Amino acid sequence: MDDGFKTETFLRGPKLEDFEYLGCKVGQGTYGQVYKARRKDIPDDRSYALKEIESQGFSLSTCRETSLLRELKHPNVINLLGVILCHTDRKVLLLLDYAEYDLCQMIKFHKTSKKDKKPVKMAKGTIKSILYQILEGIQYIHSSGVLHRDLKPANILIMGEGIQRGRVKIADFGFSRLFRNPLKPLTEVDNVVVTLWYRAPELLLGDKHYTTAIDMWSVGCIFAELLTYEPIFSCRQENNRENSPYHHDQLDSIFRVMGFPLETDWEDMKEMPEYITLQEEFKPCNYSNNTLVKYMEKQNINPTSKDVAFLQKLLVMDPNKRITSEQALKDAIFQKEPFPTGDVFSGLEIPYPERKFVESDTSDRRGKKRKYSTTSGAQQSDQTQGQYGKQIRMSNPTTLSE
Ligand SMILES: Cc1ccc(-n2nc(C(C)(C)C)cc2NC(=O)NCCCNC(=O)OC(C)(C)C)cc1
Repeated sequence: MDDGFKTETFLRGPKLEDFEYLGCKVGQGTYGQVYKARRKDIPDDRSYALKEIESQGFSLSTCRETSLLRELKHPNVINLLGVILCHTDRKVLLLLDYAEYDLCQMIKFHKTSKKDKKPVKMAKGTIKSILYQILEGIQYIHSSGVLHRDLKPANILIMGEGIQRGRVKIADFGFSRLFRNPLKPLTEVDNVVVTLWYRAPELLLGDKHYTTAIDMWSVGCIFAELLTYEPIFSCRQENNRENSPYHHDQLDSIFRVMGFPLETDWEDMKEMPEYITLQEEFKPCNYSNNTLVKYMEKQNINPTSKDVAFLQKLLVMDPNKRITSEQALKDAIFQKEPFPTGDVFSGLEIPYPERKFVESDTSDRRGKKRKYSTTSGAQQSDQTQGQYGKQIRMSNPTTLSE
């Protein structure tokens, strides 16, 4: 760890006592606790996220996250503001931008909300601006030689009121990045189900030489979901061979929408490690009438729209033929009204509910009242039972000591 970082972090950086907890625990809370906090040492009306790292000191995952976030600085990537050591509990906390919203909760809002008995639609300008800012953030991440590998609505955060109002921040709650036993399947990390719905077909077929194209597939899945409010390749969780990248049901879900790829669609498919299993388990003729355009039409999206034409450039089975983030940002779709805006809400009122407070008064080990909250297992499971992964089994909650 370089001296500059040590000074910046351990000598001059903010201290835990400089923050006032707003008594809420937000976010998935499965991999570490994330708290919303405010500065009390200086006049600053901004909110901050304090991510408590679930480990004593600097685990390899913490080092990986800290070093990655120190290097990656872009308006559309979550910003690490500081690292705080809590000596009493030997806890490490990451001080980050606090993003009030994420696409998971925004999509859920549009799926369930009605105004005058009609669904509340996401404005076209909002969708385009979100897509544009995701592409800008992912272009930067890719240009830095990094793959995200787990892009999904829950990892697309959006800033609330304040100087960064309506700005997309690409984050990663980290399940796929946890330093874990490489022999463990990526679908399960620390008892948490990792969703496969946004995973590119080449990964599901065991490709070990995957590229930035895997993230572009996920961007396509997210764009489709912004248009329809439904995950395009959803499927139930399956128990597959230990440690195998191959997931039959997820591939079936993709083929049901896209059709089964012809030899000419994806020449290298037969080079995939799991191609033999694919041939054994799938009959291409079962998917012969399925196309993305037909799927979107069934979802009441105009099949001849520019949105669907652009989606077809993202959701391409062959990773070598999939559009890159640079190409996507230059697409004609962004040269037409409504133009993408820096505030995806375009200054309009934000209709989405703010993150839930989770309050429960419990006394700590020393019998002292805690100033902030923790969550009982039940509440946490409610809070974390997202549509992107089944019921998440929770580890026991721990909270920061005073
Ligand atoms: C182990 C590990 C975990 C996460 C990351 N990681 N990687 C990225 C890139 C790829 C987007 C730059 C970002 C992260 N880490 C994070 O995004 N951490 C922030 C998560 C904080 N959670 C958070 O802000 O939660 C609320 C509920 C307040 C929105 C790296 C490594």
